[in-house]
Amino acid sequence: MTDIQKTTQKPRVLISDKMDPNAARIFEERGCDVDVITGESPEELVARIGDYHGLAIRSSTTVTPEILDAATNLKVIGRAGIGVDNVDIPYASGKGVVVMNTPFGNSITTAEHAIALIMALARQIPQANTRTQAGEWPKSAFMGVEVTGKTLGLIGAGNIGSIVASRALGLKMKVIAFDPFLTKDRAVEVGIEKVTLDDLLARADFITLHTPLTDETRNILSREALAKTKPGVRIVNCARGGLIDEAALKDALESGHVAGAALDVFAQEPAKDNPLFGAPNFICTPHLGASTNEAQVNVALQVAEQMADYLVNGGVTNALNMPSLSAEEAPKLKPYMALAESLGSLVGQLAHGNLPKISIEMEGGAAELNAKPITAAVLAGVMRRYSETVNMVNAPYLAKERGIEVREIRNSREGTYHTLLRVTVETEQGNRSVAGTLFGSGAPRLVEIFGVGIEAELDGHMLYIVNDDAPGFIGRIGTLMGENGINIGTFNLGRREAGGEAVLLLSVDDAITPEVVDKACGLEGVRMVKALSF
Ligand SMILES: NC(=O)c1ccc[n+]([C@@H]2O[C@H](COP(=O)([O-])OP(=O)(O)OC[C@H]3O[C@@H](n4cnc5c(N)ncnc54)[C@H](O)[C@@H]3O)[C@@H](O)[C@H]2O)c1
Ligand SMILES: O=C(O)[C@H](O)COP(=O)(O)O
Repeated sequence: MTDIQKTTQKPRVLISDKMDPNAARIFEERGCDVDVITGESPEELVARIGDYHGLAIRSSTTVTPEILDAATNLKVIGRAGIGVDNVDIPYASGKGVVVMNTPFGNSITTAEHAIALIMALARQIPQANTRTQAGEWPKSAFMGVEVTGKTLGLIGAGNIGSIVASRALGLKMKVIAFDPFLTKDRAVEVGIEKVTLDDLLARADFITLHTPLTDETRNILSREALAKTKPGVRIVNCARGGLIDEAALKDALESGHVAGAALDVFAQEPAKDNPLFGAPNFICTPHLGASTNEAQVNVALQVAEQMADYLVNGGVTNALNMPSLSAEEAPKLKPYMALAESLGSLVGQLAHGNLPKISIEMEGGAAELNAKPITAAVLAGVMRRYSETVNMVNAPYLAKERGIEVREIRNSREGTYHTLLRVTVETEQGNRSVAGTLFGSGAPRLVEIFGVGIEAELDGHMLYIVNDDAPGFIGRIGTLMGENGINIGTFNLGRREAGGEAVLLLSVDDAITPEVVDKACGLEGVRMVKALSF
């Protein structure tokens, strides 16, 4: 039960972005008071938000820590759409605010926009339209290309990428995809060839991007990557601004190396003065990917139903920062799910390449519980690095769709610990396993990492080091952290055997930079280093 359910006050919802009127109708029908107030400045929203329990948005409202600090009654933010990069989710979680999205409601529409832009580029339709209506009749100025038989390179083959692939195959294109998370089986199912990024850049006649914006995908089409593309390539981005180096794209259009580019999204939005404006064969739309009647009705209905369900009944669907739970199960399962998600996230951050098999062992007390939320939490942890929209609700579905085999193993006999979760992933290098338990207070603890016993909390920013077990190492790493102004919170050690392989897990106050990771790699006796975040 939410706090609101216990009171007689109706939940109040603010819709702060332009949204299909069905959203307001559903809120009212489900017992919420709703205000639609769009186009306000951040300061106006800060002044207003304290009155509301729910905030329904699209991409125009940016939910900052300032807004969340002022949102003293806020319980839920609902994004009528997919991307949640305009919401500070960690900060919202810290404030206990659930963030929900509608992960599939506008996928078809956005995929269709990508196909429309591919066709518009191939035949220079916007340019021809402008000059024809200006009275020029420029028939000899435009010579297009066919898409039939051409190679389409997808960067990101999740929901939208897969729909683009199916449409492109219908247009008789050959489709290749770079997506580290795409399994070979899923690629065969979709009818596409899984390739490396370099292979895609070298072979694609058209490139279209469909990844979230993450540290790994930011500038994925960098100046260097653009230089590796096939001369005459045409590029479409309906995913997120920031995936392409816009200045480098402009140069490539001006040199003619890139024959055309179509962007729906920009590094800075609203894009009113972008360097690409006016570049040769450049066309764009103002973030219209999701703008069809059908998609807007879908996402408006879905977000209002999800938010009202939470505000009125306490039901949780498509939350990005909270497990999906009934009110009765919640108190017992919550600490297990926190442990499960941390273990999944740890193994997901440490294991390389595809993870075709994941097994989750529940031992002792854990074996008596409903395994579904625990498994879902593990999967959400493992897959969060690949997609911003993964949550406990959609993680099992996404794992299935991508052909990942998930096994649950229960063993009610207690081992060393009264309760234990172990997560094992199959990688190209062999099986990798991590395990954790709950201490008496319900506090999650890591107790084993890749066969080495250790005891650590998984929280915030951490550094994982595998090193030779030899005197002097702890001093060297302590000095390195000190020299770089990094404050160590906890220091956790484990080793396979005396003088053999040792493991060190440090928790630190701030994110560790790649430079510090490089320096740690250079220390005597170090075998591997990885910065982690939870
Ligand atoms: N223009 C618009 O109006 C509009 C509308 C809807 C969605 N979007 C955006 O489209 C994007 C894709 O949405 P989706 O629903 O298909 O998401 P999704 O999570 O289903 O798919 C994303 C895919 O990207 C892959 N990926 C992650 N990191 C990668 C990397 N480093 N290299 C290559 N691939 C990587 C993932 O494995 C996943 O398959 C999101 O950024 C979303 O915000 C834009
Ligand atoms: O991530 C999304 O769903 C799209 O970017 C749509 O954004 P919009 O709702 O602002 O059109």
